[in-house]
Amino acid sequence: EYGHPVWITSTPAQPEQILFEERHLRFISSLGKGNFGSVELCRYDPLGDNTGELVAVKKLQPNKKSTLEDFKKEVNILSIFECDYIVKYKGVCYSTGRLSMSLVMEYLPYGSLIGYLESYRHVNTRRMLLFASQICTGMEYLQTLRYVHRDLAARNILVANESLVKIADFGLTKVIPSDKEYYRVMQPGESPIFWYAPESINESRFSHKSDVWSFGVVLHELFCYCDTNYNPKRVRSSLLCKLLNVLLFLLQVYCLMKQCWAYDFEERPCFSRALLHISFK
Ligand SMILES: N#CCCn1cc(-c2nc(Nc3ccc(C4CCNCC4)cc3)nc3c2CCN3)cn1
Repeated sequence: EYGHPVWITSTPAQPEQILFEERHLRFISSLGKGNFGSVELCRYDPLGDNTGELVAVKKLQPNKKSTLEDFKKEVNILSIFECDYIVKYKGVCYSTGRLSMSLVMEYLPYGSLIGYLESYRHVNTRRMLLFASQICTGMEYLQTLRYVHRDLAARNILVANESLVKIADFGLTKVIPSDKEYYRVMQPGESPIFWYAPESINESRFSHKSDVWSFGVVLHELFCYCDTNYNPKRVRSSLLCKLLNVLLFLLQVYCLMKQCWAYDFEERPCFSRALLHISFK
């Protein structure tokens, strides 16, 4: 059909891909840099009348670290996921001569969670718990498919609207082999080690439990910005009740963070149990 992204038939090696034509992708602005690539805001405007949809396009930055093969793996991984708390895959765009490709995804207007928290500082405790439970649910979904994200951090969480966040940037994501419970990487990662579990630093060992450690760091990032003065419960209740509310909330989250940071990964909760801890009441 004229002007819409074109479906190309899938082959066993290559799942179904939706093809965006490069000539209709209009650059608008740069959105950021992820693992192995830069992300741009574009309008896919085949009719040329600015009525096309806004999309986020991740372009491979061929350099020493990233190869087209790695990028294709990231594209294939994202194209499989169907989860409300994971950024949606829309398709791919091949440059002329198929020398390079870009990943086309849904555009999330509020940007990264870390940027959002810095700009909208009055995010109350209820919304923080909602965001934390959404991230945890997205990670639980990844775990059911045996994928480890390996770079879970607030910079890689995107804000769709004031009550929805999504996990993004699967540039380092790996599938855990069926006969193991972990993935060992050869080359040391590029991420700041602050988000890395001890076994990931010491042995380059990554598992769902090392993602749980990183989730604990994301909780810490969330609640460092959380303004407990803006807890809606505080408006109606007495001072004592306010203090009890905030204390209860902080203890609940702090206790979970400590569990996620157990040195022995066996002692860390799985995402399903962590979700019960912060289940949004
Ligand atoms: N993850 C990860 C790391 C790589 N990365 C991914 C994106 C990305 N950004 C957006 N949206 C987005 C981004 C930035 C703003 C800023 C602009 C300047 N002022 C403040 C707000 C606003 C909206 N939507 C996306 C993506 C991927 C899929 N959909 C950006 N960098």
